[in-house]
Amino acid sequence: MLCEARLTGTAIKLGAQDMSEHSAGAHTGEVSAAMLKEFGCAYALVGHSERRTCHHEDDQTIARKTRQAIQSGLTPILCVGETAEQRASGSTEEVLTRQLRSALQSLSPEDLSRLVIAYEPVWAIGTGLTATPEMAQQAHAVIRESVVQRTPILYGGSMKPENALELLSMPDIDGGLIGGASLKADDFIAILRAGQTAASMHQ
Ligand SMILES: O=C(CO)COP(=O)(O)O
Repeated sequence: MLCEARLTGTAIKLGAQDMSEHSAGAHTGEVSAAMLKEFGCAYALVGHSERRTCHHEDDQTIARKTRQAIQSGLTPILCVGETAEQRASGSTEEVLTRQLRSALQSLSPEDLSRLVIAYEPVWAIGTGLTATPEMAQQAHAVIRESVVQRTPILYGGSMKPENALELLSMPDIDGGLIGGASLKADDFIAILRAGQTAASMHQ
């Protein structure tokens, strides 16, 4: 509530790192979309790789969460991405397509316009390794084929001031999902500036 009050009148929106697949009921410890909305959230991450790996969330659970978020009026930020092994074996495109198809298959074209996708190669999250702009662009172009044209597609995975402009200048990279660098105000502001520069170049 305090956070919501602080953000009122600014361009900053509040988001959660996860949400329950259940709208209500006896699910002790779960945080529902309705509860997040009560706290002023506009967005919720769904299917972050750490949820997929550490909490064993499968594609079906992530599909239910995505639908639940949209039905509740939250914008889901659906995270997809391949592991190092999947990239090495040449299955990146297949993994992305499977993750997207499963999460999006029951959504209407209108629902698809109330969604954000984040491409996060698992091997780049928190590791300091970043996808090259070309690699990221290639993955974003694959993702673009599964969504509607205006769906924002963010890149996440060690985005930092040194690589933000190059990544954000790519035609299908619409923004960033920033972890580590968001904890350092100067770095985060530098990334925001890179975003502004990239946006002005796209116009
Ligand atoms: O997964 C991420 C944010 O949720 C990305 O984290 P890093 O920017 O630290 O790699």
